[in-house]
Amino acid sequence: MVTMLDGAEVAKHASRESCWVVLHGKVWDVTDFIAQHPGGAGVILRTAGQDATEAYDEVHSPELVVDTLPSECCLGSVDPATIPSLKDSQKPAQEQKQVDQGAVQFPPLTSIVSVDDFEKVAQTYLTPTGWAYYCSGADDEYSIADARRLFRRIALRPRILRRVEPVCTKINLLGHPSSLPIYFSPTGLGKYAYKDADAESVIATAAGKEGLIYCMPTSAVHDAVFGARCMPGQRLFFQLYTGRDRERCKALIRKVEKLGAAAIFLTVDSPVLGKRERDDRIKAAEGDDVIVSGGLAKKSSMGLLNPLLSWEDLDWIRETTSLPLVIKGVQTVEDAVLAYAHGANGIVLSNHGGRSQDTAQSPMLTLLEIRRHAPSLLSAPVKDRFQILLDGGVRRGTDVVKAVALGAAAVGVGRPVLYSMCAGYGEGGLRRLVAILRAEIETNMALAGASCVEELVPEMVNSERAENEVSRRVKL
Ligand SMILES: Cc1cc2nc3c(=O)[nH]c(=O)nc-3n(C[C@H](O)[C@H](O)[C@H](O)COP(=O)(O)O)c2cc1C
Repeated sequence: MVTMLDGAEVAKHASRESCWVVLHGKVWDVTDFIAQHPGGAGVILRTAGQDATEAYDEVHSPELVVDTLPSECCLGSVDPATIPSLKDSQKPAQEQKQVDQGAVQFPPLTSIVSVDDFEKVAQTYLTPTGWAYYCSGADDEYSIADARRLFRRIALRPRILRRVEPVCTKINLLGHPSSLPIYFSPTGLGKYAYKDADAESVIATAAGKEGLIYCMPTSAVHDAVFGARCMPGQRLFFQLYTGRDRERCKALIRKVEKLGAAAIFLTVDSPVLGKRERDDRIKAAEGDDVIVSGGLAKKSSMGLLNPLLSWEDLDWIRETTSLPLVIKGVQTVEDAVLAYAHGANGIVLSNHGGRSQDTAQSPMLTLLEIRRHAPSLLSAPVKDRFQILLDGGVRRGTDVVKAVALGAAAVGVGRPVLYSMCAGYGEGGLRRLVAILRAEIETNMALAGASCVEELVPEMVNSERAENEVSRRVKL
């Protein structure tokens, strides 16, 4: 029998010591969770003892609370009418900002001509919390800048007189066709960017229409995103954070396999949360103490991360699914070799877009490291069963051309996907983003002398300056 609670009873639990909130008519005891909430304790405490649905829905899917908290935390139902409503000062920041911004006119999509143009619009559109969450990197954010610097440090060596019309940009990604050598990287909390529909579902639809593959994040509403596929045979990859509960993780893998996932991308670059100070400053301003000893490991323990994950865990993940397994977040040639030896079907050279460990070397440098120290991983026979992908700082067609010429099967695009949905652009923004990248890739392939992706070869780039930065301390 469902327990019915009264609003007055809920209102008594409005402190750190006993914190209840109402979400979609259900009362949740979140006392033990507030310290682990990735968005900070303050944001929950502001809605303690009240109906938090509005604030919660700004950022989360309805399923998240059910998936995250133990079922015994759900205390019963309540008639929301008996619950005090949020005061204006407690309303979600997004709503307040949109009121303030009533008069702001965002540029028409036709005036957006480069990937970075979307970022400028996003910075104006997003709430401070949303902007900080999307754009932030760890510590001093050197790794974000470094990823882009490395692309610039590599020059193209265009070949001429090669008959470059038409240009074919198609590739095969883990056995599935893609119209470009790019895919949409997994990024959580698309809701900040787009509110009119489930953001991750919109990304899936746009990917389908553009013939691209989207790797949805663990935090997505899985059924909805799979349901948003719009093209016959459209494939989606699934990014996996294992969390600490193995059985729960196995159930999740089986669920997405059944829903039709075409590959599992296991994220391994974040055993704990990186220190993202833009986020921290916002939480600190709301009264949270973000500097807690051991806080990072503790935070990860309740959430999706798992500091205890090791190479041995690949065995049970492998046994749970027959889907291709890609290790996302490889940052050294040593780990690339290990991933291959453990039977992975691919790797993503990634430092999580600079969000985990600051000053971690750029993914492009890791690719050069592999070229120097383990070139066999890029040889023709290995490439058939082990694809090397790369993400971080990809903003230009030339970035894509350079990465592919040096051996990447495809590159992932993260933040731009989120930015392109802002200001109400939604699917139109995503498709504009792809159109920009498509035009740049086609143009730069032709200018480099390649009429198909296979013709992009290492000799088309001069990476010697960047190669000077490749580590000589590799131990294989
Ligand atoms: C806001 C945001 C959320 C992210 N969420 C996830 C995630 O849930 N899982 C994951 O594996 N990577 C996540 N990433 C990392 C991306 O998949 C990708 O590695 C990174 O964004 C690539 O760099 P770029 O943003 O410069 O393109 C996230 C990145 C951002 C910016």
